Amino acid sequence: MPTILAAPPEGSGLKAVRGARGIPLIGHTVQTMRDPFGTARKRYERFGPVTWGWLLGLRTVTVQGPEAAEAVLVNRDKAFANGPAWKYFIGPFFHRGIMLLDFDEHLHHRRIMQQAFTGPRLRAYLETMGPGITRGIEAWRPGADFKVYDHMKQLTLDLAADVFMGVELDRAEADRVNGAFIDAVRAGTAYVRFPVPGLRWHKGLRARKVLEAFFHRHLPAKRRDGGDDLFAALCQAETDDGHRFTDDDVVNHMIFALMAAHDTSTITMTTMAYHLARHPEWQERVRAESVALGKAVPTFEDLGALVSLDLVMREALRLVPPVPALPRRVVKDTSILGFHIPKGTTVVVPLLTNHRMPEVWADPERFDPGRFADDRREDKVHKYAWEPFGGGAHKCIGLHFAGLQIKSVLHQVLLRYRWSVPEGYEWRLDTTSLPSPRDGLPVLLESIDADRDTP
Ligand code: HEM
Repeated sequence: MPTILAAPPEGSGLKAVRGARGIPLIGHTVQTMRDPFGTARKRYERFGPVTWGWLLGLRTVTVQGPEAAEAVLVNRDKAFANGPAWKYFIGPFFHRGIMLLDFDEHLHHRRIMQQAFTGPRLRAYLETMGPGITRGIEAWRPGADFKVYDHMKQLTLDLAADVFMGVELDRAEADRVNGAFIDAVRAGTAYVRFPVPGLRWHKGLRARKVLEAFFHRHLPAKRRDGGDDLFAALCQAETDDGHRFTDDDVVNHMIFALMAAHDTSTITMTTMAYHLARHPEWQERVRAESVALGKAVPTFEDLGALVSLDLVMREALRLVPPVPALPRRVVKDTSILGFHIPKGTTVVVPLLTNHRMPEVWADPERFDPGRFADDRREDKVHKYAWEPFGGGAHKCIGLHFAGLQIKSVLHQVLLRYRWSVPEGYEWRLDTTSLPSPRDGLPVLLESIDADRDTP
C-alpha cells in the first residue's frame, strides 16, 4: 500500500512524497541491503525519483537520479545536515570527523584541513608512497587463490602508515590498527545498535578506544618533529588568519581520514582488478600503457599518461562506488524536485544504485570504461551523474590523493603481475556495509618476470 510521508503545507504547491512503508521501523532494510539494485529499481518505477520508506529504523527519503542528488548535495538553503545523519551510522566510532561537522564549523575545519592536500603535499605523499608500493607488492606470492581484496587492504594500511602517519609499525601493531578500522567501519551498519559483547556495535566502540590511544601516543612526537606525512600536515596546518587544530581535532581527523582513505581505495583497486581479470583485453591495454611509460615508479606527471587506467578507474568507481550512499538529516522544512520534505526526515543519496540507472547510462551493468573516453563522455549528461566522491561542501577532500594512490598501485602491479579468474566467474558483493567481495576475490596471480624467464 503506498502511503505519503507528510501532507505538504496548504497552498505551497508542493507534492507529497509517496512510498511503501513496509513493516514500521524495519521497512525494506533487509531487501535494500541484500538487493540494493532490484529494490531501488522497483521503487523508482513505482514512485519516481523521490520516495520514502523505513530504513534502519528511520523514516528515510531516497532520492534517485542526478537532479535530486544535486539538490541535496549542493544544499543551497542549508536544509540538509551531515552530522546528525552520519552520527546515526558512525558517530560513536568517528566522533567529530570532518564529515560529521556542519555549516560554519565544518567550513572552518575544512579550511585548515585543505592545507594537508595542496599540490606540494600531494607530490610529497606520492614520493613517499612509491617505494612502499614496491615493497608491498614484491612480497605477494603468485599462485592460485590469491585474495586480491585482502592483499589490497593490507597494502593500503601499510601505505597509510608511511604516508599518513609517518610511523614505523611492527606487524602486530599494524594488524591491531587494521583490525580496529575494520571493526569501526562495520559497526556503522549493525542491526543491533547498542553494545552487546561479540556483536558489531560493541566491537566498534572498542576499536575507537584502540585508535584514540594509538594516535594520542604518537602525537607529541609528531608536533615536535613534523614531517611529510598527513599526521604532521594536520599538526602544522594553519590558515592565513592563524587557525590551527587542537590535539583532539588532529586525533579525530586522523581517525576519520584514515578510515575514509583506507577502505575506499581498497574497494576501488579490487573492483578494477576484478574487471581487468574478466576483461583480459583491457588488462593488456592498461599494461601496455604502463610498459610504455618505461618507469617502475611513476611521478605525479607520469600518471597523466596512463589514460586507459584512468578510464578503468572511473568505470570501477561507477560500478562500485565505495561509499554506496550519502545520508543527510533535514534540519528545516524544505523541498526536493517539488516534493515536500519535512524537518527531521533522513534523506539518502544512493550513489551505488544511481550509478546504474538506465536513464543515465547506456547498458549500465556492462563494464565499459570507454564510456568515459573523450568521444563519449556519458558522465557529461549531468554534473551529478557520476558522483563517487559526492559533491557540494563535503565533496571528498582526498579525491586527488585517491587517484594518485590507486593509479600508482595498479601501475606497479600491472608491470609485475598478470592475473585471471576462471571463465564465468562472477563475484558476489557484500552490500551490508561498504561494498566488498564476499570471497575476497580469489585470482590466479602470475609473475610477469617468470614469463620472461621461461625459454
Ligand atoms: C576512491 C577513494 C575515495 C572515495 C570513493 C571517497 C568518497 C568520499 C565521499 C562520497 C565523500 C562525501 C561524504 C558525504 O558527502 O557525506 C568523501 C568525503 C571525504 N573523504 Fe573521501 N573518498 C575516497 C578517498 C579518500 C581519501 C584517500 C581520503 C584522505 C586522504 C579521503 C578523505 C575524505 C574526507 C576527509 C572526507 C570528508 C570531507 C568533508 O566532509 O568535508 N577520501 N569521500
